[in-house]
Amino acid sequence: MSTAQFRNYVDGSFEDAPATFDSIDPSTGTAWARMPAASSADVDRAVEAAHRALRSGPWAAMTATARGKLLVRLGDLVVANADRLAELETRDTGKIIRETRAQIAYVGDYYRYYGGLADKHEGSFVPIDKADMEVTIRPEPIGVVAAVVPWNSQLFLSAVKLGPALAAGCTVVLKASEDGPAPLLAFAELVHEAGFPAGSVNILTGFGHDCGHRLTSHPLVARVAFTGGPATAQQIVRNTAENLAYTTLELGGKSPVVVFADADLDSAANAVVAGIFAATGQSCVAGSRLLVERSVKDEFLARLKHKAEAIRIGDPQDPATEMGPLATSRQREWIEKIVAASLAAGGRLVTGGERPAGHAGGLYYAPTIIDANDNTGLPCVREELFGPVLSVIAFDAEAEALALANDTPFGLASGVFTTNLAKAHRMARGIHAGVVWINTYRAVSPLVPFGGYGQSGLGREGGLDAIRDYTRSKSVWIRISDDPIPDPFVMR
Ligand SMILES: NC(=O)C1=CN([C@@H]2O[C@H](COP(=O)(O)OP(=O)(O)OC[C@H]3O[C@@H](n4cnc5c(N)ncnc54)[C@H](O)[C@@H]3O)[C@@H](O)[C@H]2O)C=CC1
Ligand SMILES: CN(C=O)/C=C(\CC(=O)O)C(=O)O
Repeated sequence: MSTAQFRNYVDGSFEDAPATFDSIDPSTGTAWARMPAASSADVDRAVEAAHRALRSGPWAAMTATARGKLLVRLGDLVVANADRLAELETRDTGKIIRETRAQIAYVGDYYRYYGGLADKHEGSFVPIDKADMEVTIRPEPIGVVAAVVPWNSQLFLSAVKLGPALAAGCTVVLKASEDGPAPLLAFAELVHEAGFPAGSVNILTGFGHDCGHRLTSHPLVARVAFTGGPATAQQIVRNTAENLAYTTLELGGKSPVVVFADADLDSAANAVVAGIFAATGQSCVAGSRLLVERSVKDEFLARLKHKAEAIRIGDPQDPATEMGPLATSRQREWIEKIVAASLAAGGRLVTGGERPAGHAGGLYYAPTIIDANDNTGLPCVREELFGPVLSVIAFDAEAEALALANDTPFGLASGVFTTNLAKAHRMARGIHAGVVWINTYRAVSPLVPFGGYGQSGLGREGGLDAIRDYTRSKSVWIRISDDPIPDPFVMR
């Protein structure tokens, strides 16, 4: 089979980069495509194109209503092409086809939502405390946006950045991860087909140390929207010391799932599986710490073990597959290291902890459950693994469950399973995380803000307010008196 070739999308044109790199199919471990590695010079051209489009030309002149229509058209195109994009994402990242198809079809709704909002983000009239003045506040696009995304859920993670940015009138340079960029480079064709003016949306891929660094520190970039790991986030913040760009960070987590003895245990077990084994655990909201009431621990663990061992591992392009490979060998090596250290430090392996047999070459890792034996210092309890590894800790009382849930520097997501409404509300109040799911897990919507506390990040994506983060207010003062300006030496 011939090797697929992908191109960057800069200033309305698809272009080859002088340098390319192989992209690996994680289900086989073999190279299947060549990707363009954008250089710092390519980034400069993309940012300059975005800056020109922001200042003059069809995008700058477009009404908010017209921008909204373009976004809705883009949403429709994403839905119409969801199967093709899904196959590419599955090929390039190993994420199973049944999730990529459903998730990408839903991504269309994010563009439609922000398309609908484009002309509803109103400014305001201030009832100013000076009789001879009128003041209006204009929300203006903040400027050129650098959107940097990782390889997991990348069409989704791009939509929550591009949707509000474009609705607000910003222009964007989107950097796809060097791991699995195929679906975003293919998505660029839909941006083009939708009719976005040249320069308004630019999509490229390349490596973090040059392409990512140049993009996020570029002097013409006013806004950085990042999703990825905490170490890279720190680097991004250092980069933005150069341009002082307004920055939001959507990072990882060590999200707790609290199961009380009064919960519907079978439903809770399904949710725990959804939280840690869906997407092979490669989700920022992965429910990687199970906190279970001691009186039901053994029963609950037996159910979970049964469900974990029944998961169909296999070819991610097969719709029957429930768990595919990890995206990169780097991920698998990190997971293996943390699991080994956790078992050496006293964790008890309930199931998994190995590469499953029969998938030679692929980057597979078995669904793994480790009973921490009340040791909350184990590496698997503390570190984000970004893989299918669940750590289990028992608790005896509600206050202890809450303390354990909050015993992490992260604070992205959480789940609480109970049939006691009052207890559910108390836990929702007490948990330090941006999302609390009660009797459910890993539910998302364009209507709902999403983001973290603490080391899980800064700012919110999704929902109405996200547009505000892509605008800045301009206050316009109009003096309505015909009289001469009084005393010029006194502030008015
Ligand atoms: N919150 C989330 O959804 C994610 C969390 N992670 C966590 O981060 C860990 C590392 O994963 P990676 O894929 O290596 O993510 P990463 O954070 O290194 O990469 C994310 C994006 O940042 C870019 N980048 C890297 N260095 C940069 C720099 N100096 N300046 C600007 N951009 C740069 C990358 O090219 C990529 O596009 C994972 O093991 C996981 O724990 C990873 C991906 C997503
Ligand atoms: C971000 N998210 C929900 O809003 C969930 C994701 C994307 C991610 O991991 O970053 C997911 O579970 O795939």
